Amino acid sequence: MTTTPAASESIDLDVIVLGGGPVGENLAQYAIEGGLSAAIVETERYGGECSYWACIPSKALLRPVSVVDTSAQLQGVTAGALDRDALLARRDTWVSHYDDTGQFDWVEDTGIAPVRGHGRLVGEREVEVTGEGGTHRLRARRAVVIATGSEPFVPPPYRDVHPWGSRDVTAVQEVPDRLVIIGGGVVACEAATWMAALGSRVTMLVRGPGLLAGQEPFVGELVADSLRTKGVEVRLSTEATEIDRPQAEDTGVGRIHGGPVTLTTADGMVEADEVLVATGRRPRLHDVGLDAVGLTEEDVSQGQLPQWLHALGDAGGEAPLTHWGKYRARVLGSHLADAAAGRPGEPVPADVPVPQVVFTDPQVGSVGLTALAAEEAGHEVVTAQSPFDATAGGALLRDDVSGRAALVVDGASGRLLGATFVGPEAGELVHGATIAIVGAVPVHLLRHAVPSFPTASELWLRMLEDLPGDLRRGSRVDQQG
Ligand SMILES: Cc1cc2nc3c(=O)[nH]c(=O)nc-3n(C[C@H](O)[C@H](O)[C@H](O)COP(=O)(O)OP(=O)(O)OC[C@H]3O[C@@H](n4cnc5c(N)ncnc54)[C@H](O)[C@@H]3O)c2cc1C
Ligand SMILES: NC(=O)c1ccc[n+]([C@@H]2O[C@H](COP(=O)([O-])OP(=O)(O)OC[C@H]3O[C@@H](n4cnc5c(N)ncnc54)[C@H](O)[C@@H]3O)[C@@H](O)[C@H]2O)c1
Repeated sequence: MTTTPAASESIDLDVIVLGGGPVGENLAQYAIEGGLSAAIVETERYGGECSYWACIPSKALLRPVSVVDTSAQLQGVTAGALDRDALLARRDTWVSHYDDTGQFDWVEDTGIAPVRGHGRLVGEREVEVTGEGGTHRLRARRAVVIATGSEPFVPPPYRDVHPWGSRDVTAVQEVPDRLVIIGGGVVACEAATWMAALGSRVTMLVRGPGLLAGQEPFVGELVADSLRTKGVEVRLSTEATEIDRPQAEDTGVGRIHGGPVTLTTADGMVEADEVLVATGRRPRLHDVGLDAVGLTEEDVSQGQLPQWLHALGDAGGEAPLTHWGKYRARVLGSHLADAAAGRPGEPVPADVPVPQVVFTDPQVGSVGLTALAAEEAGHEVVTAQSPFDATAGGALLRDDVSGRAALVVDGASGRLLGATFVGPEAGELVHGATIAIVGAVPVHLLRHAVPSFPTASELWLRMLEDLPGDLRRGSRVDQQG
């Protein structure tokens, strides 16, 4: 198989994917399995942001931090200690030392044509790739898929001070004594957790009134409480109005970018050795050649694309999560193959809920709608809650258990709309809720799904008992329907 065509060569394939991250890889894999041919054009490393600079290194750092933290809260265990160098070495192993040979081989072994270089649209179904071997053309018989990921959005005042971004903090080499984190979202909260564990004195400057906006309100409160107990200073409803760093310098990824930084806020000055800007991400679309086919980034975000063109994963502007992008890729990959073969497409439910796990300590696992979002969507909202330690299984996980779980139910149909778990191992609890939502299981039936004793899954019982009796027994739904 041709991996990188010669400069003059042009190849025709069924599907051309721009971007070899998890989403592009899944799309091509499903297209190939359905009988199509596919190429993935990748500028940097097969495996994408997720494998080297995002999900994998962050979780490789966070798991040992969580185990050490738990060990300090289990009577009978001598608390573990972090070995900074060994932890960073673990991270390096999980990112394959930033070498994508394994992922490249997987692409080839799967039968996908890997093409190294920067891809951009130059016409309908036509992609130009610029790489080490020169410039060449690929033509797609059926579809071009843009899976080029996203890039950090850095607000203007920070651009001149060479701040850290998510790549620096996941690839940390030099641990700053004092680290300021701008933002209160997922990257900020997870990074605060591992950087504090690595020894940084962390101050979070959060513009909004709480952490992890968009989740149930108790989520941000519990995560902020926990970060504070770990020594993180969480300053809410505040912003830096001026940033000064006279010796800003690009010293390389994960290294301290020059001299100290001074940030001015309404409450006074904050001095730090590094500043991490974690203020969100934007789809990476600016150099994929949309203009060559008469399209704009807005057309992509509004889903107004010609039939032969698709944008998926972070680039597509939906929930920027690996598992969500991969799901969409599986669906589209199969659909393209079915359409080509004249097979009927697999039915896809209309409202598939998005799950997410935030790997803070305590973890946050959530899926579907919050109570507020459900109200805004016009549902008759009924909620139920339970403290995490209301079950023996939950309380046994560590001596200082803190956390809470909540269900959001549609009162008219008795179906689950959303669920949130905050507590130890909460990430493992959320999939039960995802299954119940996708299966449209009414809550009165969920009472017959018996959780084992003593596990934290007994939280389901506590929450179902917290629902109004007629909903719990199913009589409300019977009467209405
Ligand atoms: C710090 C951090 C931690 C995260 N942790 C999690 C987590 O725990 N769980 C989770 O679900 N999500 C997590 N995410 C989000 C997750 O990383 C993204 O949702 C995911 O990487 C998106 O996958 P993708 O394939 O769409 O894009 P990417 O992984 O960004 O891959 C896109 C690829 O396209 C390539 N590319 C770009 N432009 C071109 C071009 N023109 N031609 C050819 N190639 C191109 C890039 O080099 C890249 O390899 C995290 C994000 C961050 C920043
Ligand atoms: N465990 C996971 O699943 C995981 C982990 C990390 C990242 N991610 C994904 O990556 C995406 C990006 O994460 P993120 O944390 O960068 O974005 P985010 O949207 O979650 O949070 C951005 C934060 O920055 C603040 N902010 C925005 N503009 C600002 C400004 N000008 N000044 C000050 N504060 C400002 C926001 O109020 C918010 O607190 C997330 O949406 C998430 O889906 C997922």
